[in-house]
Amino acid sequence: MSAAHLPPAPGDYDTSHSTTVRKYNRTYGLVPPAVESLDVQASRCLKQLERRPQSIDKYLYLSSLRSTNVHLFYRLVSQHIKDMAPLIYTPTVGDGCLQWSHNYVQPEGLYISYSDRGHIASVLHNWPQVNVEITVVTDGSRILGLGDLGINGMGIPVGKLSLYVACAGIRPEATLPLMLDLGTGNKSLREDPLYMGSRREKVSAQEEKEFLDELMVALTEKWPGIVIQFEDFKNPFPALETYGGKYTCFNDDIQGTGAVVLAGIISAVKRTGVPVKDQRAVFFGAGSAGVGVAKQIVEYFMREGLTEDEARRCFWLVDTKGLVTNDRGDKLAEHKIYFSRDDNAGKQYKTLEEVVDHVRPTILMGLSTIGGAFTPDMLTKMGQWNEHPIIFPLSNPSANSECTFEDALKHTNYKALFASGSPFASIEHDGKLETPGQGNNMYVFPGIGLGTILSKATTITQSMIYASATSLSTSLHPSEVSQGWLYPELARIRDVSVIVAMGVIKAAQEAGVDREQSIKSMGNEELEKWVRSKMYDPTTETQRVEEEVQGLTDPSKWGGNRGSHL
Ligand SMILES: NC(=O)C1=CN([C@@H]2O[C@H](COP(=O)(O)OP(=O)(O)OC[C@H]3O[C@@H](n4cnc5c(N)ncnc54)[C@H](O)[C@@H]3O)[C@@H](O)[C@H]2O)C=CC1
Ligand SMILES: CC(=O)C(=O)O
Ligand SMILES: [Mg+2]
Repeated sequence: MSAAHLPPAPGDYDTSHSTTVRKYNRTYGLVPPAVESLDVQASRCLKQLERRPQSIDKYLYLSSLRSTNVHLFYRLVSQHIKDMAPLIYTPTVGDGCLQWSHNYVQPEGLYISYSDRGHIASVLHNWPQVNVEITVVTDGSRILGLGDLGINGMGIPVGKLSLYVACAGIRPEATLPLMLDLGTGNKSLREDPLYMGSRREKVSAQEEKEFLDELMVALTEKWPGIVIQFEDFKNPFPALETYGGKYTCFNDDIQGTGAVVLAGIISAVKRTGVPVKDQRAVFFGAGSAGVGVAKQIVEYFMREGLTEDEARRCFWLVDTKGLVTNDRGDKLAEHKIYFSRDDNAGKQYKTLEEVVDHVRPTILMGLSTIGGAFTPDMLTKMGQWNEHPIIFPLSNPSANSECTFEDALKHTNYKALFASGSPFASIEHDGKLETPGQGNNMYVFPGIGLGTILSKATTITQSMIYASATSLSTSLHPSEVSQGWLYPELARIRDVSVIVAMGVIKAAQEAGVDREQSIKSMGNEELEKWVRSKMYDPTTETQRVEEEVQGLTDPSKWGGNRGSHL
């Protein structure tokens, strides 16, 4: 609801509002007269979606709904999350980004260009919302597995923040999608007449660092306590290193992905019955996500009794040049050195096939961006070597998945423990429905953000990230565990986010980085109730606004200023 002196906000045009609220908001007469139930509103939206066969058209319809009728959008998304997540997030958001400048109709976030350096604070001042609690920021330089999309990557902060609202109850107006227009290495975009970003080459790493230094100060001065999520940067390690212990920030691709995959791995490893010391993990892709995931699992293996060196040696990372080894002859990027092998006896393994044959892995992890990289032959061998091979093709969007759910099952004689980054449909086999896991950071980042905001944590510690993973792994209902699922039902995501947020809050308290005094001595039950009470719920928003308007007794606000023209 907008303040009395402001023009109506998008949520004010909600057709579920009573005449009284419409008069107060000055939207009376601006929307059709019927006061609609939430069910009627939802059925119209679902019909609109049905009429559009292409996912991208559904995406565009939903984007426009978010901009014009925000609470209805979130009611629809949170009540139909299984159907809506693939439309507002991966895989469809991939197309949304690829076509961003071509489809552009309305502002949905904030763009700050390299030419704004020195004045970033004044650009932030243009953001129309007063209280921002969380931002997702990208420079568009590695959007999903689609490469450098420049400012077209804005779909990712918008999509991720929509999930923060729908899945963890952050208020929509407290979110800031932020695109850093730092140029693009994508020549075809620079030459596209409809491209809406700066037509310059990507700035240098040093220029980017200086720009980020200014941005971090400006963001935290304007909104003290703001949670900053770094997303889809091509090389995000330096920023995490520089700002991690200093600001309330985290990197979703390194840490969020690490946590979500760890949660699935904890369950999967238990299912295999193979002790962690005998697990052998081949990672196809040694970038931010690959290394982030491997490091989280190292910590788990250590907690299960291995030394750090023993744990580290359970991993074989493969990049474009093959197995990452000490004597490969190229200068290894800093983040790969920790996992670089020294036991290859001078032999270099150039392809994933060679590495798989050499290692005979128990775990095959895909964070490479290369669709179909897990061949039928590799999958068949995984099935022959393991009673329950763990196969996680995690690259997004769907076309980049290293294999399909169907292939993983078919070639392993239906023994694979499977999770993918983008969703796959369930498959019927032998009269039984086989359901794939979705190992996507969407299971943890909403809860990490919520827990951080509510605990008023000054930084996001590794222990908070680890707690998000263990909390997620314990969130499965017994019926989900008995069906062999690695992740909980997506329809329960709001409840799951509460569990994750509580784990994050407790870890923040243990680390001593929390500042919310009122919850320090709360037990589990009380804390859960408190967390839920703080969450935005689009299904009760109409009622909340109704009560707020009815409760207004100040005649100058009601009869005089806002409603008198009626
Ligand atoms: N499921 C999830 O929640 C998440 C999935 N991802 C996905 O993981 C993928 C990688 O993301 P990042 O690690 O951030 O990217 P990145 O660019 O940092 O790393 C990509 C890695 O793949 C390797 N690679 C690329 N092409 C290859 C080839 N032809 N052969 C062998 N290796 C190759 C690169 O050498 C690099 O090590 C993306 O598709 C992204 O969508 C990322 C974050 C979360
Ligand atoms: C899911 C995600 O963060 C990615 O694919 O980059
Ligand atoms: Mg990402």
